[in-house]
Amino acid sequence: MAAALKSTPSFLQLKKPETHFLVRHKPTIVSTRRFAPMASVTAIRSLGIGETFSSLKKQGKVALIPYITAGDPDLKTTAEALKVLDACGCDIIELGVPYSDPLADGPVIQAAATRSLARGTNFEAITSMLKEVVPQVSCPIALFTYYNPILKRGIEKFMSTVKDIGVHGLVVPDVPLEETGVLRKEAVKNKLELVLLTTPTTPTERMKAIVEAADGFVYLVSSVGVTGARASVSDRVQTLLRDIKESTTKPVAVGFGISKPEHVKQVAAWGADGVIVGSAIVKLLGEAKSPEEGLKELESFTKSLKAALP
Ligand SMILES: O=P(O)(O)OC[C@@H](O)[C@@H](O)c1c[nH]c2ccccc12
Repeated sequence: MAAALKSTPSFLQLKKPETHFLVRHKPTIVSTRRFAPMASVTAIRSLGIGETFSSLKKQGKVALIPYITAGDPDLKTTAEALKVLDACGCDIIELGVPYSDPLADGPVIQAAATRSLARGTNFEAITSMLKEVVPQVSCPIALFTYYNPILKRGIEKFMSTVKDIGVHGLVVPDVPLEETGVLRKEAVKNKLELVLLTTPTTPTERMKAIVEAADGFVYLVSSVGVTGARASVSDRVQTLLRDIKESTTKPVAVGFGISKPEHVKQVAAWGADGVIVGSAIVKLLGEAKSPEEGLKELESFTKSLKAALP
């Protein structure tokens, strides 16, 4: 895992559009989010990932970033889950493309990917779901995929498809820095923000190269090993955050093992700009008695995490 996450590509910061406030009435929470102006008054494009962090920073807030696996338990529920997460005030959503060899994932997310693939979820079905849902979601979505599905489709084609569905960013955990030149070129061309990951075992010089190249935010993996809820978050994260923030003003979000409101609170107190929660959410969605049950649990769990954040 650490080896797979050693590297990162380099990206230019995206330009900042003018923004205004719009209050969107939502089923559970009325939220005020910043939207970039659009030519058509009907479509609302959310802010990008880096822009979202800048807006939150001005408000003294920390981003809540959930991860869910597309198609688990099914794509219809994924579509609803994206809207629930948005309505509960999540700031950025990581949407995982299920993959047969998720080397960096623990048992919960591996099982989610297996269930989703067994149902026949594929990239085309995910993109058509997103075409419907993205205009109804006010926070930016970062597509989470391993490198292989990108190569299978062709980097240029993959990037333009992802841009066309209105996704703002990309997280590719297993592409080594040395091999990201063309990814970075295509991402910038398609105004996609490529998030890069650094780990507790990444050498300082390499961490600096990662941070330099990161776009959207820097993903700090909190602990070695694979994804999965942990009883506590290592206090080493505090030093890792300090070291990274000494080399950049870019936002840093922390993931791996974070699964309770107290974890979220602690990581925010250590200075993280964002907190990422995956397995705990994937588990309650994928293992619920019914999709409706799962969505209800998702709503209350997400609200408890949001309440723990400044
Ligand atoms: O599941 P956790 O422990 O809460 O960690 C977030 C993680 O799920 C998400 O960011 C992610 C899913 N798959 C990954 C693979 C590598 C790095 C990160 C990820």
